[in-house]
Amino acid sequence: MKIGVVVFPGSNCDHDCAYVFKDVLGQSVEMIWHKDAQLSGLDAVVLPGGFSYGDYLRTGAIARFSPVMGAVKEFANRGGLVIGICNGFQILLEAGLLPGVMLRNTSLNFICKDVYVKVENAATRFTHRCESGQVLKIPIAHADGNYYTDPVTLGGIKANAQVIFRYCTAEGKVTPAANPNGSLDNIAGIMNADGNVLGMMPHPERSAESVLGNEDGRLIFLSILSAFGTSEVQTRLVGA
Ligand SMILES: NC(=O)CC[C@H](N)C(=O)O
Repeated sequence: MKIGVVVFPGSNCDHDCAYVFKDVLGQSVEMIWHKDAQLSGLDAVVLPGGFSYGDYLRTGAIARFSPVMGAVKEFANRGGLVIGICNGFQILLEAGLLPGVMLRNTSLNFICKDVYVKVENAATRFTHRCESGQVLKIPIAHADGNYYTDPVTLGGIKANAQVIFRYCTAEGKVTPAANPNGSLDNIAGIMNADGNVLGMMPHPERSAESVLGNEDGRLIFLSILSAFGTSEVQTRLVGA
């Protein structure tokens, strides 16, 4: 399959995402500069993490005006698969492709550490290689990961199984102590109603191969591949 990775000024996880799809899983990747107003021949689009426009004004608030975002919206409206990771999630919220907003972490600190998330909905194109309720260890790295939305919207996304990941303990308990940033209802990732746009704060690309000591994030990428009937292609001799 062919994956487009969007590059905004200030993106810093674009090459990591491209590396996982291309070098770890053997797929074709196109880097897309944010000024490109057209997308063609892509199966899925990644909005990667980073500090687009230096996080000025509000995270993702300037990037959402980049020319590429019109094309990303069109792609999503046609049913194309879009995944936003960390800053990518923030951009999807600002662009209105996902409901809600991202506030500053309650600690007011930038937090970079491994967290546990529970897969609340494994019947999605982004998570179907996970078990329902599976606990994944994936790192976070953000200052603005405190998800918030109004009670009516929250009720709607819960009822519609759009909450995909919740911060939890290693044993899978969703508790206030397991919530690293104050996120409403421990939300770490949500999907749109049509099931083709996912935003998540943890970074699966940082936990996608054994050399990193953690492969839990690989399940997200493998789910996307399987959604297209594609298998990973061994590109390197492991251990060579
Ligand atoms: N890793 C990232 O994508 C950083 C996210 C964002 N700029 C924040 O600090 O909240």
